[in-house]
Amino acid sequence: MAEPRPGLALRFQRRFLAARPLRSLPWPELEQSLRAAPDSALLADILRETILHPLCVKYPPSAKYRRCFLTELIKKLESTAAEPLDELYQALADVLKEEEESTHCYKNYLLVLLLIVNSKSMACADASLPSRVLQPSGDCVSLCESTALISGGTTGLLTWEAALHLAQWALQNPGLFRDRTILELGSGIGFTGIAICKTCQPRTFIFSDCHPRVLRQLGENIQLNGFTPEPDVTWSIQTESQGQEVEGQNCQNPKVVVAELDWGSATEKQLLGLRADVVIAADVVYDPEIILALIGMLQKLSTSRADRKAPEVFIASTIRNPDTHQLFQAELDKAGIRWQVIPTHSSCNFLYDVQPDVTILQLFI
Ligand SMILES: C[S@@+](CC[C@H](N)C(=O)[O-])C[C@H]1O[C@@H](n2cnc3c(N)ncnc32)[C@H](O)[C@@H]1O
Repeated sequence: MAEPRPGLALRFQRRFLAARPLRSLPWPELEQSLRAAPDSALLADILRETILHPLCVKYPPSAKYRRCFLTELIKKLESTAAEPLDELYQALADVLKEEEESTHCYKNYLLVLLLIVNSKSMACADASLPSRVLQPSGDCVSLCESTALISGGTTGLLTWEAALHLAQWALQNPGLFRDRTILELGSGIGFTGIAICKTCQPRTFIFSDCHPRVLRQLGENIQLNGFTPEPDVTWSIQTESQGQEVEGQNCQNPKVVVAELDWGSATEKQLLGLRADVVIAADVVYDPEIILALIGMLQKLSTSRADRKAPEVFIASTIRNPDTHQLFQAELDKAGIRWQVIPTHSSCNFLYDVQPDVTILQLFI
C-alpha cells in the first residue's frame, strides 16, 4: 500500500536536512506512491519539507547535494504521467545559479526520542510486547561542516557515523548524563555533545579537541545551537568553581566549556580539575599512534581522581579495520583497563540509518 503523503514527505525531510546519502532516501516508496497516484502534489509536499524548509533556507546542505536531490526528484516526476511542477524546475535553476562549490555546508539533525509504550494502548498484534514509538524531540542540531572527509590536515571537521550512534545511545540513556559533568574527547565539530546538551540535561558539558581549526568550528557550532561556551579555554575554570553552581546554572541550561585537550600532553592535575563524572568519545580509535595516546590519557584520568569516583567511560568506534580495533582492545588489556561491549539493539538505530559496523565500549578505568 502506498504511504500517506505527509509521512513520506517527513521521511525525506529528516534525511535531506542532515544531508544523509541520497541512496538512503525513500525513493522506492516515492515511486510506489507515484505509480499508485501520479500526482505532482506529493512532489510539492516533499519540496516544501526539504528545499523550501526554513532550516534548509537558513542552513543549506551543499549545493551539490541539493542539485543531485532535485535532479532525482525531477526524474521521478518525469517517469510518471503526473503534471509537471514548475516549482521543482525553478528550485533546480536557483541552485544551479549559486556560486561555485563551497568547502563548507550545513547539516541539520532533527532529534527524535524513542518511547517504549505499552502495546495494549496501541491495538498492536501482540499486546504482550512493549512497542517502540519514535517521537520528534522538537530539537535540532545544526552544524557547519566541511564537505571533504579530510581538510586542514584533520578528520575533525565533519560528523562521523560513530558520533550519530553515540548520540542515539545517549538519547536512550539520558539518566546517565542528567545533572552530571561530562567530558567529551575528540569532540570534532560537536554533534554528540550538542545533542546531549539539548536532550539529556547535563550539569556541565566539556567539549575537547586538540586541533585549532576544529576547536574554532566547534565553538561556532555550539553558539549556532544556542549555547555560550565559557569565554576562556583554560583548565582553571573547573578547579576554581569546584563543586559550586554557577549562578543561573541548571540542567536545562548546562554550563558548556570548550577545552583544548591533547591526549599526549594533558597532565593528571589538569584532568583532575575537570571533575568529569562521565567521559565519552566517538571515532577516536582509527590509528595505532592515536590509540596509544588515548590509552595513556585514560590511565592519567584513572590516577587523577583523588577521592572521587572514577568516571564512567564510553567510546563509540566504527570498525573500519578489525586489526585496529583489536589493537585497541589489546592495549586496554595491557594497561589493565577492563572493558565490555555495550549491546546495541536495532532500536538504537532510530536517529538515522547508521552503518552496523559501529560499536560502543564501556571502559572501567
Ligand atoms: C574522526 S574525528 C571524530 C570527531 C567526532 N568525535 C565525530 O565522531 O564526528 C577524530 C577527532 O579526534 C581528534 N583527535 C585526534 N587526536 C587527538 C589527540 N591526540 N588529542 C585530542 N584530540 C585528538 C581530532 O582532532 C578529531 O576531531
